[in-house]
Amino acid sequence: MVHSLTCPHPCFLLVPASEPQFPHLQTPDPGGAVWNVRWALCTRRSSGAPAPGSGATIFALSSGQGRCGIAVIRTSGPASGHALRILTAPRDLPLARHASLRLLSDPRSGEPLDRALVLWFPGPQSFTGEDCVEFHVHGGPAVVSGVLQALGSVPGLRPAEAGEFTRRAFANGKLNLTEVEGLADLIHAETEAQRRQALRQLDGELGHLCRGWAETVTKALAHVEAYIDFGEDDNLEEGVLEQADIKVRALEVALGAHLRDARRGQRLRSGAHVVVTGPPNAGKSSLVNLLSRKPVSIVSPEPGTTRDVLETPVDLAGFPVLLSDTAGLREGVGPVEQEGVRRARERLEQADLILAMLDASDLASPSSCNFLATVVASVGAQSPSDSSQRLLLVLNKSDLLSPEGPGPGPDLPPHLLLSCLTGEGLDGLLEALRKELAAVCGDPSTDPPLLTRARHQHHLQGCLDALGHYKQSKDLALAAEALRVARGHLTRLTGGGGTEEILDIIFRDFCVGK
Ligand SMILES: Nc1nc2c(ncn2[C@@H]2O[C@H](COP(=O)(O)OP(=O)(O)OP(=O)(O)O)[C@@H](O)[C@H]2O)c(=O)[nH]1
Ligand SMILES: [K+]
Ligand SMILES: [Mg+2]
Repeated sequence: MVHSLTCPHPCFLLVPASEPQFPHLQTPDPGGAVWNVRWALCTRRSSGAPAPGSGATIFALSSGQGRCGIAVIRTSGPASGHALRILTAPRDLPLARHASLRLLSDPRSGEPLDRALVLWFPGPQSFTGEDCVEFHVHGGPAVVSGVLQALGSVPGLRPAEAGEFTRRAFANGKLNLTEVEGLADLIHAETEAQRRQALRQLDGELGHLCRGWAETVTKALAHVEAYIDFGEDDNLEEGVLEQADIKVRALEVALGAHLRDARRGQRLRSGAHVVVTGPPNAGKSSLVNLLSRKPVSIVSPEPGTTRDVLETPVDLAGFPVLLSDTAGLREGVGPVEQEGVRRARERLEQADLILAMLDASDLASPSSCNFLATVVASVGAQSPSDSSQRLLLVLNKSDLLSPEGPGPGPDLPPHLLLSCLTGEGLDGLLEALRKELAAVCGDPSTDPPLLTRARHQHHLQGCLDALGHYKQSKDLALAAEALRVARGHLTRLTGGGGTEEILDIIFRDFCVGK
């Protein structure tokens, strides 16, 4: 049987005992099931920012800092309507969710501040679920600070803390935790692919998936509990435990597939590591400067110019990338360059994608042959898996070749021709990079929802481990407990039963006004 219980008191949440961190709160109920009484809203109130409904109305500049055409100032909380009325003329509340032009003035001095568009969003149909107001004012610093000061003078209003608007939206059930993370990512998105991924997460795709998984676990749990309670009864249908096993096995397969994908989502969020490597003078630094469109590295005809690893963030074909230039690989040089080569090899090991570069006019040289035989061959020999590195071989300086192409030389694996000097072949390289990066990071326009954070991975792994315990446990009570643990991980992923520390970490990502 499935236990669910809602407590009439808004400060408590009653859930089945699934979370071992609260053993002191576990009390046997008359029906024999153990319930775990957890403070939800009460504990939230003790952690700095007041919880919704605690009376405070918050305000903040929600658009970016600095001089701009229009700035948006928001309020949220019960005194929003009052603040709107005493700052504007005429003093009546405008039509809900319609833009109206109003004269704003300071309630203390009556001094006019600006002519502004105002919007009134009565709760619960607002972003936070509370009464909200938006003032779209002219973006000069004097206007913005005048309106913020005027709002600060209204009784019951105080400046918002970082992420407090979103936190209220979460507490009022307007967003779940993965949606909150999607919003934070959207605010910080720097590339197309990141924006698409964040929007999908904000749309609740990952949360939806998790709720489906949690439902599957709940059904399996219901079967096991039914067997525990009525196993001896004749009227219990056949095969209840087998049905639970089938559900668990299907879920294991689904979770395993998502976990294998997890690194890709994290790369999409924080950038894939692309490392340019090759023998000295191949044109590695020239390529890094070309791709990043700025003079990151020194380019010179002298072999051994680059020594340190030079890392620069770039948007490559819509994907976020940390691009590293490295020293040319060769032996038998002085101690400084040797250290550069050591650092280059170290960085190469961390690469998600290797851009291997050779001078097309110098393929027969010992350094080119050695590079092909070591670096290129060893990556090519890896068995394809998520953790294996990908490699693109680029033959640079195509402008130096005769029209017949590369002269006699070693047998070459698949490669691209490029000239950093003339730009020829750059479009082809960018297209190849887009395909490789879509494989490395996952493509949010086509792939299933990605796990973008270590937190997601942690809970899915926790769920999978608990399902493993379920299968191993000989005792039915322990099997049921393992399913509860599994379900706990899935609900915590979307913020159900979320602990305060996790919320604090996530909301710290936001700026004031979000
Ligand atoms: N003709 C021609 N010369 C190029 C091309 N790309 C780079 N070069 C020249 O090749 C030389 C070496 O270029 P770099 O970019 O410094 O090469 P690197 O691989 O970074 O060299 P190290 O840091 O010393 O290992 C410079 O003189 C560049 O101007 C190209 O496509 N065609
Ligand atoms: K050089
Ligand atoms: Mg260089």
